[in-house]
Amino acid sequence: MLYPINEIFQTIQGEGLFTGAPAIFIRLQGCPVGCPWCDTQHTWELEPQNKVAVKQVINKGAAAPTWAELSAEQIVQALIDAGYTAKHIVLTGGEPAMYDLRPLGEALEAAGYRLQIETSGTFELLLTANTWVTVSPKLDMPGGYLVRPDCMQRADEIKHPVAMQKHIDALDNLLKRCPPKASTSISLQPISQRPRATELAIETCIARNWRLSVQLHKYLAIE
Ligand SMILES: C[S@@+](CC[C@H](N)C(=O)[O-])C[C@H]1O[C@@H](n2cnc3c(N)ncnc32)[C@H](O)[C@@H]1O
Ligand SMILES: Nc1nc2[nH]cc(C(=O)O)c2c(=O)[nH]1
Ligand code: SF4
Ligand SMILES: [Mg+2]
Repeated sequence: MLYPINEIFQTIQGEGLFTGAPAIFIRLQGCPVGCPWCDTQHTWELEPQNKVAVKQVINKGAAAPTWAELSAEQIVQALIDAGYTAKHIVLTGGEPAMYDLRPLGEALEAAGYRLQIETSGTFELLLTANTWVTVSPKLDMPGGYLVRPDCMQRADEIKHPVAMQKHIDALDNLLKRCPPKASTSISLQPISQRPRATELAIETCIARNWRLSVQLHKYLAIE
């Protein structure tokens, strides 16, 4: 099984419950969901003319629509060759759940890593049992994909992007339609560090006893 990889790099997890943890990010190419404010619009299309050599996606350092095709074994070897020290891996994208991530997860876990996925909850999750699942639900996006009840049930963490009250209302409706496990953490993440979005997220988190997730890496100007 080959995976289309936009980039692999090591940094500090900037979002959600693992904020602050050193982490290796594996960013898969391709996403049809179409969030207008998406941070990674360069990962949406899998264009054949943007296919590059493996070494060009390791520590790439800049946003680009280029991608390389790697097997699970090549990915494990790339992490070793890069000399990364983190043991926490974040599978993101793009939409990583478009792909069967079980062979990759098994190879990474056998090599001593633990896994987290960042996903929109719009594709069936094909993951190892131990993978930490962060669902960032995408409601009413242009691609027309629906958040799946099975993803909401599997979520260890729900991290909802918000800018306006209507986004909180939409999350309330989703939580009614697709209730998560009692142990699932719920957080609000302000969209693009907008001041009004941040104020709304803070107020709502305090009122609901939810967590706040700021994108720490943006405040620190790191990857
Ligand atoms: C780029 S997405 C990739 C993974 C997956 N497609 C998803 O949406 O969860 C990773 C995380 O970044 C969040 N995100 C993307 N653009 C953002 C923005 N402009 N402001 C805040 N969060 C954003 C997403 O909601 C998601 O939690
Ligand atoms: N530092 C850092 N933390 C992140 N957490 C989730 C990210 C993502 O793009 O999925 C991300 C990212 O791109 N950088
Ligand atoms: S689902 Fe994720 S990668 Fe896809 S457009 Fe939305 S935020 Fe971006
Ligand atoms: Mg990001």
